Amino acid sequence: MGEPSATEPEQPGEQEAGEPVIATRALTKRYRGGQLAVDGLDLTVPAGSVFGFLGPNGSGKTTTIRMLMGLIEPTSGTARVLGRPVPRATRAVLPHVGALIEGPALYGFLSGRDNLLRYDCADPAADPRTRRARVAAALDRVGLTAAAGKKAKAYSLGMKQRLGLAAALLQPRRLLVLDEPTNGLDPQGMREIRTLIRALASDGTTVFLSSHLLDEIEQVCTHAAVMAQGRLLAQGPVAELAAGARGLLVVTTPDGAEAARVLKEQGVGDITVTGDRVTGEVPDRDLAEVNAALVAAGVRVRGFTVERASLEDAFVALTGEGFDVAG
Ligand SMILES: Nc1ncnc2c1ncn2[C@@H]1O[C@H](COP(=O)(O)OP(=O)(O)OP(=O)(O)O)[C@@H](O)[C@H]1O
Repeated sequence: MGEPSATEPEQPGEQEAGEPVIATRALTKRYRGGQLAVDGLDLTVPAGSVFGFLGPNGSGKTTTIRMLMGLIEPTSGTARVLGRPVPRATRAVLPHVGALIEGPALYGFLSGRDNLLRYDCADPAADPRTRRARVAAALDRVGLTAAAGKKAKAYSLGMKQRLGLAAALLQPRRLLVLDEPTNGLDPQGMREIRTLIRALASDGTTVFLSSHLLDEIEQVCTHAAVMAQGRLLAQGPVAELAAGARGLLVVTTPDGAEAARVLKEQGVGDITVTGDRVTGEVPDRDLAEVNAALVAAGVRVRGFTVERASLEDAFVALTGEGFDVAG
């Protein structure tokens, strides 16, 4: 730990074009009690992505984030953030990273604005002459200008979370790391945070957020990694992860039994008939031919569609179990 070596670039700003914002190789953490929390993690977070770090409780997300932020030492393996090794270059990296981990630390008796002024004061690199303008801009960014004079203890959970984000945004950041940013929020609060994340990403900030909510990742993230029991199961663009799980062929017809017979002939596997809905795996052949075969056999086809696989389908296909398993 300590000083950068001569071969490392001095500033994270010198991260090479195309280099991932976060890259880990065989990153592993075994806690002192013997718990293997993160096991050989190879994570690649592309610049400009909104990256969802997904996994059930206890799958190792927080442990990974704490290693990336230099808060704990890995047992083995390496991690680079903004082109620099952590924890060795943590001090050079962190000023470029806004983090919201385990809820913001706020003083309830201070107003939202005064909380931010305090945060800004604590930053030795922050120019006191521009402090008020910086705080006003951050409040505006998260939509708290009108509530800026209220005591933080009177804030809703969503407002507190937004104030925490405002604190992370007092300085321009190249990377935002958010640990379960919508945890405990009501649907309205969740929507507000999601909208904010999208807005930040559209300004070019890379956002890395952990979540155990699949639909949340699907709604805001461009990329995702799926963790279970400390291991990485898959990572990549969300659309590709979902496409990895095949969709479901759905035929709507009053002639279920006959449809099932024809579909089987056509190579459709795992057929289920429920009322007028016949479903099965999407076969490799041209779907127009499958449809034509149904019609030729006299099946009255009222609907013929492929339901797109969701990230949840992909997760179930990867793990063989539902997502809401306790780790
Ligand atoms: N300080 C610690 N000492 C020992 N074991 C720990 C410690 N912190 C976490 N663990 C264990 O490591 C594993 C991974 O925990 P971690 O908190 O990283 O998971 P997570 O995916 O972030 O889950 P959650 O969403 O519940 O925070 C769990 O089995 C947990 O019990």
